[in-house]
Formats: sequence, C-alpha cells, structure tokens
Amino acid sequence: MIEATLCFVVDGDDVLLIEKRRGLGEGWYNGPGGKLEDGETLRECAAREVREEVGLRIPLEALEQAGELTFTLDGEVHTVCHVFRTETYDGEPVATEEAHPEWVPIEDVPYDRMWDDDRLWLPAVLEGDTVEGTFAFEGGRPLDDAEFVDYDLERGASFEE
Ligand SMILES: Nc1ncnc2c1[nH]c(=O)n2[C@H]1C[C@H](O)[C@@H](COP(=O)(O)OP(=O)(O)OP(=O)(O)O)O1
Repeated sequence: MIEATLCFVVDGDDVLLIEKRRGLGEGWYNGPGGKLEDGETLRECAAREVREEVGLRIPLEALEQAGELTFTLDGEVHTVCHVFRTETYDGEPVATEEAHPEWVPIEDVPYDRMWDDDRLWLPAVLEGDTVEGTFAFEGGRPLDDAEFVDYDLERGASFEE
C-alpha cells in the first residue's frame, strides 16, 4: 500500500495546480504531491513535494489537513492519500521536470483533465471543508489506466494529528 500526499495552495480566488509531466497521472492536472518517504511526517511530505515539484516553500504549521482519500484497485487498497490545503507560501511557482505549475481560478478547475474522482471531493476542499472517502478503481494497472467505478464520501471529517 502506498501512502501519499496532495497539497492545494490557495491564493484568493485561485488554486495552484500542476500539469503532471511524468509518472502516475502524467498529462493530467492535480495538486503537487507524491509518496511519503521513510521517516517523514505527512506534513513534511506535503511541504517537500511542493518544494520539489514547483519550488514554493510552505511552513509545516500552515498546512491544514483537508482530506483522507483511499484509492482501491480491484478491491485492494492501492494508495491512501492525505490532502492538505494552505494559503501560506513563500516564493513563486517554477516549472520542473515533474510538474508544470498553473494558478487556476477555483471556478474554472479543469475537472475534465483530472482524475475522475477529483470532481467529487476537491470542490469541498477548496471551499475549506474536510473530506474522507474511498474511491474504487477496477481493471487497470497502473492505477491511471483503471476505470473509476464507485465511491463513498463524507464531508466534515476530522483527523488525528
Ligand atoms: N485517483 C486519484 N485522484 C487524485 N490524486 C491521486 C489519485 N491517485 C493518486 O495516486 N493520486 C495522487 C497521489 C499522489 O500525490 C500522486 C501520485 O504521486 P506519484 O507520482 O506516484 O508520486 P511521486 O512521488 O511524484 O512519484 P515518484 O517521484 O516517487 O516516482 O497522485
């Protein structure tokens, strides 16, 4: 099972998305994020991935935990993804080998160019709510070749620190 983070940086009416240039979800928009490394906390992972992918620095205490998403593949847990949101950052986003950053109006998030599940939970996260959900994929490997078939989602989730 993979543990990963996603981080959505909000500035006024805009959110910072990346167009992923390689790996899982290549060519799709998402928040910066990636896999938890050994010895790292979830916040450290979220801040590191934002720094590595788009060059912004985020203080750990400014990361609000906004979601816990479980992605299953053919009935087995594939990835647990911890979603963070923040309005605090330092620097300007820069493109890297892994990600092309883009400030996008929250009203115009390109859900048709994102993972199929994102349209279900990301609006709540961008409104400042919290979410907990399970999203079932079937029939493909890697995960981004699989079909999204079912989900269960709650808003107003609380998380243990
Ligand atoms: N279904 C769905 N919706 C939204 N976001 C995701 C999914 N499935 C996912 O895996 N994700 C997220 C979770 C992670 O943040 C990224 C995938 O990260 P990945 O490219 O595997 O991790 P990196 O650390 O960038 O890769 P490496 O550099 O380790 O190869 O997508």
